[in-house]
Amino acid sequence: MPVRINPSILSADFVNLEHDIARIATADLVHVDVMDNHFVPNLTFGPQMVGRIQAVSPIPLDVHLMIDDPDRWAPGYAELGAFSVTFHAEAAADAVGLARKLREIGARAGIAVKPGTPIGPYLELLPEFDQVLVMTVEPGFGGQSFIEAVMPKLEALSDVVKRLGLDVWLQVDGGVDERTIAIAAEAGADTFVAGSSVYNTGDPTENIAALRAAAGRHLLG
Ligand SMILES: O=C(CO)[C@@H](O)[C@H](O)COP(=O)(O)O
Ligand SMILES: [Fe+2]
Repeated sequence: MPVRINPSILSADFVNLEHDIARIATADLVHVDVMDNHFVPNLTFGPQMVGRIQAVSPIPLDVHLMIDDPDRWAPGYAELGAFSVTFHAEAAADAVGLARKLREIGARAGIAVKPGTPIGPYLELLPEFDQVLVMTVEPGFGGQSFIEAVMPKLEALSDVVKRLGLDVWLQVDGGVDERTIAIAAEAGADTFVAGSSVYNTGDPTENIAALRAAAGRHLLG
């Protein structure tokens, strides 16, 4: 099973983004956290910034929208050329309709759930999505601790994906490091977002390789 490592540029230097994106060229995708100060108590990038990031990035963008009213705003990020656009289940009025629109534009459609949001209602909708993002911290900030208590949600998702033979990526985001990535992989995740553990210590290329190896060791064993 492939392992995807998507570093989060929330932990990059915002005035040297192009440089910091070049430092993660061995990653699979660049994870771009869009926050609106309403859905979460933090503010990051909007469409103009994401358009510029798209223009300079050597690897495709995995856009994570932590915003109110994604039904209105998410299609614009797909139109910018983002590889995947993930919106929050808690904020969407019509999650399936929005996912269909994103796919129509040409982006992979993702749905995200906060740690306290049950996954049950979304299991039967899985064929409508290309990826599911299970938050392993409360959305809004990098550098928080991985919440292991959400692993049963990944196990439930992984069971349905396998049973129905779906090609839906299962992503975790928040507190992912060399230790916790193995826990998430064991629970069924295949796509891993990591901010602090890629950018905040040592060399990003080595950190990405170490994360890939730690997840892969589990998946092989
Ligand atoms: O969506 C978010 C935070 O809300 C993430 O993508 C963070 O950027 C992950 O950062 P670390 O927990 O890996 O430092
Ligand atoms: Fe994120």
